[in-house]
Amino acid sequence: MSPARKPARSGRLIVLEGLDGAGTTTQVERLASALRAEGHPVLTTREPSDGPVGVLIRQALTGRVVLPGSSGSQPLAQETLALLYAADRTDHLRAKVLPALEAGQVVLSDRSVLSSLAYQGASLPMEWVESINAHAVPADLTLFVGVSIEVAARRRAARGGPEELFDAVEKQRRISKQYEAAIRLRGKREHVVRIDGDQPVEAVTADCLVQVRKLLGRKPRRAAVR
Ligand SMILES: Nc1ncnc2c1ncn2[C@@H]1O[C@H](COP(=O)(O)OP(=O)(O)O)[C@@H](O)[C@H]1O
Ligand SMILES: Cc1cn([C@H]2C[C@H](O)[C@@H](COP(=O)(O)OP(=O)(O)O)O2)c(=O)[nH]c1=O
Repeated sequence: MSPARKPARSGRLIVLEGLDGAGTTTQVERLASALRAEGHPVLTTREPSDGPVGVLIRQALTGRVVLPGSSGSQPLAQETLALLYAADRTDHLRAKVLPALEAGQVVLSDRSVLSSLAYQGASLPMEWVESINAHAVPADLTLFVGVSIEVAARRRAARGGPEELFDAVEKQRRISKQYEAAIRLRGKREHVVRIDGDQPVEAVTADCLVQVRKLLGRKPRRAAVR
């Protein structure tokens, strides 16, 4: 069957969003287990993706890829990073997300375009960030796992691992404000639900599952494949 004649997309795209340390990675795995146990076909994935541009982004976030210059090396320009996230999203949609949706799977993605609006929008005009992400597929449901800056910082510290570009508490405070603006903007086109991420892990999962079950009980919203 040619791509143009593929049947209507029957899967659902659910995106988890939040500050670094909010617990989105934990919740994606827990939701996937719960949904699989109920018999749903589930694909878990994330952005930055595991594709070539995603790998490059992760190297840039930990200072392994830098911009060399006459006065020493510096982090990649914010604009460059924003374009890389948008490019990674294109590849991710094509390689993983759209095929899974067409196969009728529930796709659980750790982050998507709302992250670009919040993180890159914290230092660049949000309209420009939105414009370079015009190709992004709107999620059927976005679960915004809200946590206080302090809780997120404690969880990041407990998790360990290398310090990343956006980890500083002051940056997280700006990103948190920017998430609010991004939700106002994106919330007009997407169903964004806030989840209290300060709760214990099990309670966060339970709240997420209420929303996910509501979505899965409804008919798919989209008709066209591309
Ligand atoms: N609700 C929660 N309560 C307490 N600890 C949590 C909670 N959610 C996640 N954690 C822990 O916090 C750390 C960061 O969680 P993680 O899921 O990696 O966050 P994110 O992917 O949003 O950065 C991990 O060590 C995880 O076990
Ligand atoms: C998807 C995306 C992520 N990011 C940032 C958020 C994270 O700081 C970083 C890597 O994402 P991630 O690995 O999900 O970080 P964490 O598990 O700590 O939440 O990339 C953006 O700045 N823009 C984007 O579009």
